Amino acid sequence: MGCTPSMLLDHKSRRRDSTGSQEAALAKVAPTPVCNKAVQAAKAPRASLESDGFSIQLSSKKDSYVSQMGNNFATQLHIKRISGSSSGSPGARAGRRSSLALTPEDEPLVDVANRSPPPANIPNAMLYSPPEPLELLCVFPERASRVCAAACAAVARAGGEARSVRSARDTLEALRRDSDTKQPHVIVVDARQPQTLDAFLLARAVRGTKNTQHIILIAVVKKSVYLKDDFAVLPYLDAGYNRIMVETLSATAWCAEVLQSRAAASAARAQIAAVAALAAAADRCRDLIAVTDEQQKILLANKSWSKVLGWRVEEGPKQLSDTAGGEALRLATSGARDWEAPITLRRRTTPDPVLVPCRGAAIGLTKSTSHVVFVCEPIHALETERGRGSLHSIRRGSLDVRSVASDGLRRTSLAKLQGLPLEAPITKVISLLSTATEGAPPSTVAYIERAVDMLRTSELYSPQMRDDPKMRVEDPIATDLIGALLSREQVNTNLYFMQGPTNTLSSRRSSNDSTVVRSQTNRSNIKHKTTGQLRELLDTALSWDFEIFKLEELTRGRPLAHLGLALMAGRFDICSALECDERTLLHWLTIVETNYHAVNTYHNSTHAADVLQAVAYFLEKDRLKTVLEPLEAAAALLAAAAHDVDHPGTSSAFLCNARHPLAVLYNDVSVLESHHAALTFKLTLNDDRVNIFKNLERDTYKQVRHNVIDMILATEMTKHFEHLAKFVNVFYAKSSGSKEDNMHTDQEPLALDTTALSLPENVVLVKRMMIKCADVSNASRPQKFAFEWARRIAEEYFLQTDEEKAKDLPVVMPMFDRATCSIPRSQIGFIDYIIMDMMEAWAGFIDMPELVNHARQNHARWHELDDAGVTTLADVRRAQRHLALPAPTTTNPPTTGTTTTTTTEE
Ligand SMILES: Nc1ncnc2c1ncn2[C@@H]1O[C@@H]2COP(=O)(O)O[C@H]2[C@H]1O
Repeated sequence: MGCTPSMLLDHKSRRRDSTGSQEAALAKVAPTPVCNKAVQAAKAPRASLESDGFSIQLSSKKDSYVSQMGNNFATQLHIKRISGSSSGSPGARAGRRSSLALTPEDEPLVDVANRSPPPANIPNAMLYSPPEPLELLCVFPERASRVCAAACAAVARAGGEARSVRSARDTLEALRRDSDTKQPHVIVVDARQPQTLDAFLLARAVRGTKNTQHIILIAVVKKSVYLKDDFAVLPYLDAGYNRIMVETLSATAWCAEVLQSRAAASAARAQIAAVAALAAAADRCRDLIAVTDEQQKILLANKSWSKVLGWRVEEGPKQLSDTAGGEALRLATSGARDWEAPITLRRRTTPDPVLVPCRGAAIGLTKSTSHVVFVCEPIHALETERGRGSLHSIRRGSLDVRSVASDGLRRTSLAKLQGLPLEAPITKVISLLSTATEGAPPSTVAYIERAVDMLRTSELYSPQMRDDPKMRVEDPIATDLIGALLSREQVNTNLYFMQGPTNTLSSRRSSNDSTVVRSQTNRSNIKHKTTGQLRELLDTALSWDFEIFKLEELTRGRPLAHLGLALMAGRFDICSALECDERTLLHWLTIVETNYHAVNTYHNSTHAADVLQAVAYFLEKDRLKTVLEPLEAAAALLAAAAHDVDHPGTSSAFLCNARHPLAVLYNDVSVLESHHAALTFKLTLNDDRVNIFKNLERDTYKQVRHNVIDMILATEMTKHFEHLAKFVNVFYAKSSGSKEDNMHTDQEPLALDTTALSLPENVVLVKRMMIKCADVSNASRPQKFAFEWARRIAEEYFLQTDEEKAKDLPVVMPMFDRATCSIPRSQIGFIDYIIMDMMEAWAGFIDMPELVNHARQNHARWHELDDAGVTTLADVRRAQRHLALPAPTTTNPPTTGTTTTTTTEE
């Protein structure tokens, strides 16, 4: 057949356009059976025409399908697909079929758009290649080849440079990137002497070398080979040659050949450089990017895609279906030009799929699709935030598909939300931050995006253990205690059925009813009789080493009413602010005190008196004197006195596990604190004689009530970090101060900034922090008090564990077992994780360094005792004696209160 090599190649490139997939298959053909395959391939142009025919045929099929479907949805869906692509490519055909599998449920998730033109434009500037002198490499085994000389001479005439080598080894050496010589544009290989140079092997080796795609390889062949048959060129193409050249000594023929080749090489080089630049850009993206061919084979997956989905970059997933769900495949084959829809991605490391927002596009230089691009939003930020070290085990789990789906739809819904007149501060913050990313450097954008991702979570202040050695809770006792205090989840594994309505409170305490009866008995005997010793003691009520246990002893377990009256009426004159008389206040204190359970070792009225004393002490500080109104101070004192009223001596978690009526009433949420607040008002409003609020204006009452409730609820430990973080964020600014002064575990020095006090919502934070610090101030008291409180709380915890075991309830703090627990270690953990940060923040705010000093000293002392092998309550008692501390008071103070010295007339 009398066709020229270039005719053959042109013929081939036409085929490439029309039957890409067949051509690709052909490229894999081995040299030996090439003729058969070649004959099949020769039919390809006809197949291409048939393919057009098929396209028409398919169209008519589609129409019939639509009419069969006979509903609007099907029609719309169908029209979308058709307008998306008129291609007759196999991929597009498959797409039309599979698109019918989309259900109406799927459709709202999918924002398929065909508005834009095929996004296949590579900017011309990216394809520009600067003119360069032609570089030719000749590979001729024969030392003085005349053909080689002709080729070299032609290059010289064209203003280029030619080199020649004689072996395959030298050729590959010349291609090494670090070799001194320039990379050639064109390599001419003498393919006429297979016994001295295997031209096929060499071409494969060249193509197997990195970055040689753009080099034009020319095989010089004998005329007889060239004319052998129509398809003699195919094995050369298959081996990697671009062109073949019949041996010639004509410098003109060579000149034309190398100039054409250089032009082709330059264009290829520019294209490859452009693709490399885009691939490098993709690799530096936080988005997950993959590019497939029209058969969903992954051609490129950027680093984020590989990393997040658990593939090593080199191995990478092979097919889209290895890593993406069916909807991704449906989108890829839908024929739509570009779309925006969530797709599921599977990670190798976890079985749970992740639904991520994805933008995709079908790319094609012609009307048919050659590549499909998937750009998915990064998921690792979300994952990190949800999965890291949280106390809530549920948050350690893998991502929940539905939650990520909603996150995926967040952008659209956010856009809609922004159009509404509703705007929460957090929305404003997020939108300000998003605006700040515009034009910002990538590192700043990355930080802002992380911050925005965190802000979008609903549990902004929920405790998370910092991944920092100082914050790592290693001691199991501390883990138990801190976990139980902070966790909002109840231990639910072992369900317990209550015996009946009378068994609603701990067996260690009298029932609610009996408490009331007891209080009535008390009230009938009450006489306000303050002995000289008691009066002397109450005179010291505003010192930080106030002898609270002595007060407990002198008042026979009724310290609250005495101290309350002395402080509230005597020092703070809250009766003026409340417009009530002292008698009513005394009645109120009495009824509140009688509703504390004297049988509790810790949560009894001595604890209430202690917290009240701490709040009174804090209120005397200048900062608070200037910030709080008299009514706010009154509310703080009342809240402190009542904050644990009717505490059963067991935790909220215990009540939830026991299905206690209070847990049922408050839906397992803030059970005890809700009860303390509600009961405070119930007791107050039930009887005019105790109603300290009865003379207040409606609005004033509302305000006081709101303050009291807010402060009592703030004592809930599951919200500890929320309150602390808000307080620190508002009143402490990062400064360049010394690290030693730093209160925060992130080692950033913080400086007090009280300008925010002008806003009422920030004063609320102060009041919450005040009662919180007072509530756990026992660890910041002088050692002898701290030790006694530690002993009492430990005893109460042990009793709870005993009760849980006896009733076959889940054990909330298994480490708090009297047989095994180390009290010093529990205190070390409590001070480390709860006390220090908070007391440092509060001490700085009210200028009370002793809070921190005592906590540090106690911490050091507990350490010493731990080192000395002190663990049990008995050990602690002995240590108290050895330290010449006052002998511990009885574990259970008197319970009846019938001989209380605080009396009132009924
Ligand atoms: N010294 C302490 N050691 C361990 N836990 C304590 C200590 N003081 C207070 N707590 C706990 O901190 C909690 C604060 O809120 P409650 O008073 O409800 O219950 C308290 C105890 O559970």
